[in-house]
Amino acid sequence: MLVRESLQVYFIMGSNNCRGEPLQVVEQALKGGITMFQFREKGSGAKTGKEKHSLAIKLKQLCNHYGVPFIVNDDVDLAVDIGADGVHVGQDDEPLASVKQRCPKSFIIGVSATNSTEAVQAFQAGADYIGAGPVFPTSTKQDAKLPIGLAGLEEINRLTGETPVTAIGGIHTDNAADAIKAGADGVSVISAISQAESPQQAAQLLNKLTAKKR
Ligand SMILES: Cc1ncc(COP(=O)(O)OP(=O)(O)O)c(N)n1
Ligand SMILES: Cc1nc(C(=O)O)sc1CCOP(=O)(O)O
Ligand SMILES: [Mg+2]
Repeated sequence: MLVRESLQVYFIMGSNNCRGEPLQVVEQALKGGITMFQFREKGSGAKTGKEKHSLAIKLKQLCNHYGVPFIVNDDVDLAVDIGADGVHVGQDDEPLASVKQRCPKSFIIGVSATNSTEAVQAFQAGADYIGAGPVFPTSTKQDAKLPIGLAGLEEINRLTGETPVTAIGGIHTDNAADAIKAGADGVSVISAISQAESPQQAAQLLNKLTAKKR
């Protein structure tokens, strides 16, 4: 599957984001139809060292079973070590050029952008996709920047050529379709799935709301 198609419903999660057992939450999300998964193990109470490594391997195996790409957030060493499908880095993380040098050619490498200047830089530097946001206010990421709104998302989509874009930040079932209308190839969510009563139903609905002729 192309990266653009895999971005349709991108679920991001760490063990501290979910109500239930992480493996069960991710399996439900996979059953519901997520198309990409990012292991983002950071923040208060996050696992480190061997525990983090072991959870990453279990989640990678689960994603492999469902044929869904498994991406690691921030931790390039971990991504390479466990043979992930890719890695996601932000503006304050390891620079894209260095990440590219250290990762296999097949890796999907995503870069965050919070404005059009960062997005154009990421596109010109050869990011495989851009995570644009926060589009809406979010309480999941404490150090998130000010929301760029749908207008900011549209601008990023317009300036980034063929590079696929996923909308992130405050995306839920009530606004996911708006992000697609603004030109995004898909939506990235944490709480919309991880905090849902039924992660499977939330993923299923997000999949329906973001479906378009591709
Ligand atoms: C798909 C996607 N887009 C953006 C981000 C945010 O990355 P970053 O700015 O590095 O922040 P942290 O997630 O590392 O706190 C992302 N993780 N995924
Ligand atoms: C991890 C992350 N990155 C963001 C960015 O703007 O780069 S916003 C965000 C948190 C997304 O969580 P929720 O779907 O619960 O709002
Ligand atoms: Mg980061």
